[in-house]
Amino acid sequence: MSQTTLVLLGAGSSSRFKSRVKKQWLYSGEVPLWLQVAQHFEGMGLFEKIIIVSSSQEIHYMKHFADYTFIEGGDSRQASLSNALSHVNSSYVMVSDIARCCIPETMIQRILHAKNEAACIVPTLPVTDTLYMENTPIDREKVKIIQTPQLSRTKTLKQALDTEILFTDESSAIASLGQQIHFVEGSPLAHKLTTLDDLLKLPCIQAPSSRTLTGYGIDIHPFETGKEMKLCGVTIDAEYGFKAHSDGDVAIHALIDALLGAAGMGDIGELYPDTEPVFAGADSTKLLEDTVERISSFGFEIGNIDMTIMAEAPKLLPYKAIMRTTLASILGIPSNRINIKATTAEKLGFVGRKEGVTVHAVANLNYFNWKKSINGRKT
Ligand SMILES: Nc1ccn([C@@H]2O[C@H](COP(=O)(O)O)[C@@H](O)[C@H]2O)c(=O)n1
Ligand SMILES: C[C@@]1(CO)OP(=O)(O)OP(=O)(O)OC[C@H]1O
Repeated sequence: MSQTTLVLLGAGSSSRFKSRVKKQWLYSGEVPLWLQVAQHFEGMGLFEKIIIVSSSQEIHYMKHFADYTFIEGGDSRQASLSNALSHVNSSYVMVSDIARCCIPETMIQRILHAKNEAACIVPTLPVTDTLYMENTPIDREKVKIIQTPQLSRTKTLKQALDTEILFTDESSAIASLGQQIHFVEGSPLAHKLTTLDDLLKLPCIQAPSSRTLTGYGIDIHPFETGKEMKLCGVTIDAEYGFKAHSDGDVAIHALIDALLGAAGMGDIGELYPDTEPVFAGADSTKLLEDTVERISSFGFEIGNIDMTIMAEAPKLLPYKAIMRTTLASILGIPSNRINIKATTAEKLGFVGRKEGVTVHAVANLNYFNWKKSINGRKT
């Protein structure tokens, strides 16, 4: 075995990426970027374990894709790395950023082959531009551009990080112990994805698949007197509302389940449990806004929505237009891509007896087309 664990750090906020989509959730073909990076390293067959560090919300969803070891990150890169190191038992640990997504295997081999040279092996690039230190030119031959991934002796790295001092990488932490660092040739392909324009410099990221993903949702709520009736975020003139933990907007609940279904993100009760006091009387439009934020950050954009509200009464035709514009505003799509149908049950069953309402909803999602987004930019 290689005696080496790979730690992939991906718990950053992507603050400089300036997109609703987190960069690690951009789709490359049919897979999110973080999964492409993990599979790229796994395919090298050089690591006895792969640890992925991310946020708790993302880890819950990442587990739908793969069974790597997922560790929750901290509030800094160093805190995230320390969390991961507590799960590393191998002699060596290689730490890479998921954002360095096109690292060639030859570079990884160079780093691993040098593992006995020093306590930390660091890939570097030469400086090709003229350099100044403030107003004074300096000798660029004495300067190195440091890259990741870096390979460290696990025991030494754990010792180096057992401090309040924050370091920007493993080599500076290990150097602070007075330990030797060994440098090897890096690669321009180990470029880090920081801004949308960096995507133009990373050839391993394919355009997202044009696949359309379809989800289906259904919800049922009985009527309850003394409550306001809400449907699609609109108050309906009726003598009753819906019995529910939240405001009972059964149409929005079915729509949320359709969106989550298309994204493969489970169902509404997993995200907003009806046992949680915080959701008591909740405005379901806020739950829908949160759902839209989640699916957008995970790399999806909304295609179209269709729903059928099964209600014996009240007549919903007068409300359809405002319902569509209300949903359009929350979903961020034109109202012509939202269709709302209403039907009675012809006096059959609980709907026909005016005991409650059933709503069926369908949603289509596509992968966020970041390539179109870049091509449309004035870089
Ligand atoms: N057998 C079930 C039924 C429901 N759930 C979860 O509860 C949520 C709310 O269910 P409602 O019937 O009140 O809409 C639902 O979204 C599920 O998450 C369940 O786990 N098992
Ligand atoms: C909306 C949530 C919020 O707690 O509860 P309810 O308002 O009861 O609605 P339901 O569709 O039965 O369950 C889903 C829950 O997420």
